[in-house]
Amino acid sequence: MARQSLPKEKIKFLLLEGIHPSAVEALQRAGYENIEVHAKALPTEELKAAIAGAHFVGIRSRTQLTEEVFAAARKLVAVGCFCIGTNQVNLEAATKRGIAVFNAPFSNTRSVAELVIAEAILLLRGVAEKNAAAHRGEWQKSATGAFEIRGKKLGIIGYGNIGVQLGIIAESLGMQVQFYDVVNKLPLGNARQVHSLGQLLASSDVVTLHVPETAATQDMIGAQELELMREGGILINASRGTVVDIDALAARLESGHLAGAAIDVFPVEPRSNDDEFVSPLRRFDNVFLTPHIGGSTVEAQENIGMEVAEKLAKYSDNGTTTSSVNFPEVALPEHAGCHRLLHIHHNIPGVMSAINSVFSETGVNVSAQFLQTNEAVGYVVIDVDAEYSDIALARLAAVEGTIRSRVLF
Ligand SMILES: NC(=O)C1=CN([C@@H]2O[C@H](COP(=O)(O)OP(=O)(O)OC[C@H]3O[C@@H](n4cnc5c(N)ncnc54)[C@H](O)[C@@H]3O)[C@@H](O)[C@H]2O)C=CC1
Ligand SMILES: O=C(O)CCC(=O)C(=O)O
Repeated sequence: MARQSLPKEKIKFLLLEGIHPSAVEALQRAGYENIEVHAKALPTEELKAAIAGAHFVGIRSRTQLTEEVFAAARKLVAVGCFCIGTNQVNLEAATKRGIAVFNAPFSNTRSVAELVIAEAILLLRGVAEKNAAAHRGEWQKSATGAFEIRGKKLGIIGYGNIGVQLGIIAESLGMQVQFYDVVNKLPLGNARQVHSLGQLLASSDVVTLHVPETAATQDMIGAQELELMREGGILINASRGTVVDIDALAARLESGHLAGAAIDVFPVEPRSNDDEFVSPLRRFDNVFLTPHIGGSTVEAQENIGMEVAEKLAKYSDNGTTTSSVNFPEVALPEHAGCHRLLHIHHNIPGVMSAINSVFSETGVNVSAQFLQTNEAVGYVVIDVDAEYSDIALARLAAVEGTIRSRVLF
């Protein structure tokens, strides 16, 4: 499908889930004014209706961009996840339609790490239950079961951006840090990689999860794994709600085996602040239950708003895909004085030679060409003289294997 360049005022951005106003400011700075903002996630049918007219959509972790939603998103060019996780987006459905997906891979890592450290300290001191008791009028002054964080062993599952940052802060507080990751990672500071999940669980005082939502991390912590944890151990999950079997955790807390837990993410989360939060963990005083706020700080949200909005604007303006999660990454220069053709295709043999033939056969002069591929997709950007872009675009759109082609003026 060939697409002509649209004037900026006709390019519509749909921003959902209370994305920070810095996103709107960044888009306006880039010259975009057609921006529809919603404070909440939309129910599926409303989402389908709203996304039908949007060229760009911005979401956080709540909105599910499924095959059904993408099928309704006829004009959609790119998705901005104003967060780290992209599990809420059906990336295959986006890619096969030539829709680029962006996220903010670093902007809230520090916020998550700080929350986890705070929770670890408070849980080791029994503050969650002492606080709940005090609210009921009970006075629980006691040192029993209250420990310093210094010298305790922190077991990090998933030593990525958050895990690494957390490890550094934990060491500065005197913790011993060990981690488990499916990939061999360079340990920072004195951290140590252990190569079995069971070993990590059995030898850590505090276990904290920082893995993405994948098939492999689904119920990664269930009854068996919880049984391996130390008596008096603490479990923290600020990754995704699918990673911990909540019923198994409730059973383990009921038995008194664990001293406490802090859970920020849940298998089913309320759609908005107006909806009830339902969880079998609500009855435990020694569990911090937070409403998926690991990354919800003013600093993080402001930075994320700016970062992702700028990525969307840049992709719209000149085709740059730097840090896209599903597209080959190309950082492109400006294209003043010429038209820029964008060709997104299945990465299969023969497409590039067919594209090159378009130019050799038509005699259209190419002033610059950029190509990048990943396993699934090839992304070619070709700058041509303005007068030839119509003909070249039409021919490019007809190349077998084309997913989408566009021209930017
Ligand atoms: N609660 C909140 O508000 C937030 C939650 N998150 C969640 O935290 C997750 C982690 O974030 P980052 O550290 O930035 O991601 P990252 O991609 O930098 O690190 C993830 C790490 O997990 C490892 N991993 C993947 N599968 C694994 C498995 N099966 N077993 C062990 N290790 C595995 C990876 O190799 C990688 O080192 C995100 O995917 C997101 O779901 C992120 C930000 C805020
Ligand atoms: O702040 C949000 O809405 C989601 C944060 C999160 O889970 C992420 O960044 O992956």
